[in-house]
Amino acid sequence: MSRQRPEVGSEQFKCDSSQVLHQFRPFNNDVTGNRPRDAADLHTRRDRSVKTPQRACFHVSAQEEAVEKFLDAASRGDLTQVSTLLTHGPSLINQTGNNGWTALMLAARNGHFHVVEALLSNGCDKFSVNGSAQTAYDIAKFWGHKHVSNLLSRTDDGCQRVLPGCDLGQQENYFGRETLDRLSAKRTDKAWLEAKQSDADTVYLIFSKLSPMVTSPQDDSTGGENKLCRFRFEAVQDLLQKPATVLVFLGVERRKKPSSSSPSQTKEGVQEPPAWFAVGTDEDAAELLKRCREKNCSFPKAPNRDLLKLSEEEAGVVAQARSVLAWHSRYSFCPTCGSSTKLEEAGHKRSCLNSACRSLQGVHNTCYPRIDPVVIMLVIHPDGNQCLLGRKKIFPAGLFSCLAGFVEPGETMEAAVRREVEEESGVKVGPVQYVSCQPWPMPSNLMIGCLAVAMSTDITVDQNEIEEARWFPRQQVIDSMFRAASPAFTVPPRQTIAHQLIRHWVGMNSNL
Ligand SMILES: NC(=O)C1=CN([C@@H]2O[C@H](COP(=O)(O)OP(=O)(O)OC[C@H]3O[C@@H](n4cnc5c(N)ncnc54)[C@H](OP(=O)(O)O)[C@@H]3O)[C@@H](O)[C@H]2O)C=CC1
Ligand SMILES: [Mg+2]
Ligand SMILES: [Mg+2]
Ligand SMILES: [Mg+2]
Ligand SMILES: [Zn+2]
Repeated sequence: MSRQRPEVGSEQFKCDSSQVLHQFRPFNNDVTGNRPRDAADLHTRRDRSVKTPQRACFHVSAQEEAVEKFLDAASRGDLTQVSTLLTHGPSLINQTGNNGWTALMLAARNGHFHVVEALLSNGCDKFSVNGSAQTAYDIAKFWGHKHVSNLLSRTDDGCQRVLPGCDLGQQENYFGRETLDRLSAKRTDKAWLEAKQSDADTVYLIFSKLSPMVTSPQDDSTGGENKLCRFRFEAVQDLLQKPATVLVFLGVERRKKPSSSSPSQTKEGVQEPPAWFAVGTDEDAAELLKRCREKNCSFPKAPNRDLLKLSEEEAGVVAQARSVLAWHSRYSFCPTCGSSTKLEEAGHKRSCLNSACRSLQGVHNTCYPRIDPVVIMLVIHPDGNQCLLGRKKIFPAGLFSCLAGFVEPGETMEAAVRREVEEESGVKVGPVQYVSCQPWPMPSNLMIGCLAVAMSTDITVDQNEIEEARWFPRQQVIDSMFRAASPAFTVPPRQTIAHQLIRHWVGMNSNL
């Protein structure tokens, strides 16, 4: 039978692309919450392994066909075919099926250790997420393929030896990616900074009222990403001359190997990656937008919602830039004596101009950007099968989240968890375990994510802070997170550490 290959976009192609690849959603389709207990169970699980479906008809592009073959080979654990296809088409490595499943995820789902190993050694992105916001690591862990999840969580063999069980995949949260190398030593190198400012490769981000200029997808209903508008020196040169402008050096791009396109050269001829700066300005926002050639530019007004639409890479940059700019906007004068201050260290320090000021003696901590530590905790019921979630009045209807609160002076992280939970819900907490943390640039929190075990279960909410708090059964949490069409309550979005803590607990229990 000869195969027709219609152009992408034709009706025949649309028919294929919507039917060819299944929605592989282990959480959505067949969460059991139970671990197999014996060999028979294991066998059943193997039989239930995810397979790529048969294609409904043959009208596919060559690229679509190659992707389908590749994903199918990975899900079956066919190492030979995976390797052969990669040799002929290295760009297949991070290709996805309909619900965002990569070959790595499919291999991880079915416990194919050697395929996972081969994909990793070919440089696949192990942090990419599918349509249910799961990484390959999450999937392997959920399905109990421990050898695969260990492999995926490994930074390198050395790390595993030094810190057994260290879990890199579990530690990264939105806003937490270190996209740039901060090069803090260069903040005092005036000659280097000046040269970088006018360099043709240097990237400038413009912020107005702490909001970065972004381009949004034409159709917001698609849930597409916002992208930071990037400017060159010529486009911001006039802004940099204005006294009210704040310029912050963010770092240089991290590069595995130097790119051949427009590399910067030092005097010694060594290539240097592009530097990034944030520009905070009080110029009129409408005028600023005229500088951008791209369509749909704006300065989003609701940070809690709009800053969550960036890519992981750009969110990491914004976390740093927004917090530093927020500090400049609120600490214009010396907090010790009220005198004027001068910007130093490429925007990372403000020193008092009064030479007799106490802030210049001893510890200079008032001169640096502030960061507020906040504990955020998922409190687990003593029965291990329910968790405590609460809602503030300002939350959207139906949303319940982890309890959280600012750490106070002279307080340990554990004590802050116990105090805040008791203040807000009346529940007493015993053991506390750190999970991961998240920079939260609204304006400058460091969210310290913990699990905690309750020692009492009666709830009395502090109406000033919390409207309602409840114990939620584990199955109801799973349904709300992954399955139900009309869930009993809404969990916070995946970009919040609250969501990640809840997911961490659900994943932990599924392997008990
Ligand atoms: N990323 C995530 O998943 C989540 C992030 N968060 C963030 O965590 C933060 C704290 O949570 P929240 O429950 O409000 O905290 P708290 O429970 O501590 O309650 C907030 C109260 O603390 C006061 N406060 C403000 N700043 C400080 C400070 N530096 N030290 C001590 N008290 C302070 C506030 O007073 P005043 O009214 O005077 O400001 C407010 O009354 C919020 O900014 C929130 O955005 C919260 C939940 C989820
Ligand atoms: Mg509180
Ligand atoms: Mg609170
Ligand atoms: Mg508090
Ligand atoms: Zn001072």
